[in-house]
Amino acid sequence: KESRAMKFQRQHMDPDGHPSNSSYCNQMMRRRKMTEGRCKPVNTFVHEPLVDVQAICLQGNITCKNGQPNCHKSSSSMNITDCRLTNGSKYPNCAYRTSQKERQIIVACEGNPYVPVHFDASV
Ligand SMILES: Nc1ncnc2c1ncn2[C@@H]1O[C@H](C(=O)NS(=O)(=O)C[C@H]2[C@@H](O)[C@H](n3ccc(=O)[nH]c3=O)O[C@@H]2CO)[C@@H](O)[C@H]1O
Repeated sequence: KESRAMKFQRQHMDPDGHPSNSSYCNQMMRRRKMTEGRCKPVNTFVHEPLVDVQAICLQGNITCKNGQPNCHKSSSSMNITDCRLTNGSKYPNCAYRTSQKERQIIVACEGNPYVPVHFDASV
């Protein structure tokens, strides 16, 4: 069974990648298995080293969107790509808009070791 930490990495980590073109999201959402059964509406990939994203868990606690207190915000902005389902998209042909951004990211951390398990938002 896939751990929550590994699920976070599958869904959100792409340290060496970068959206060279508009099909980055269409390819990556399939490759990382987020278009099976349904098209995941929104997903962010982070183009930073895993250790830098794991270090976010050492930042001060902030409240997550779901009210839990185990979220943390990156101290600096990070290179990310937002993938957002387009209006005309029809399962199983999940069509995404690819947007590259520099944002601080907010993740939820859990467990021992205390690592990212959920992507909450970018700001
Ligand atoms: N505090 C917590 N502590 C621990 N665990 C927590 C906590 N909170 C949730 N989980 C868990 O995480 C799991 C999960 O998949 N949550 S999810 O909200 O659907 C993820 C969002 C995110 O993937 C994506 N998104 C969204 C915005 C954006 O900019 N970029 C972007 O990628 O969209 C998704 C839907 O918004 C679920 O098992 C839930 O129980």
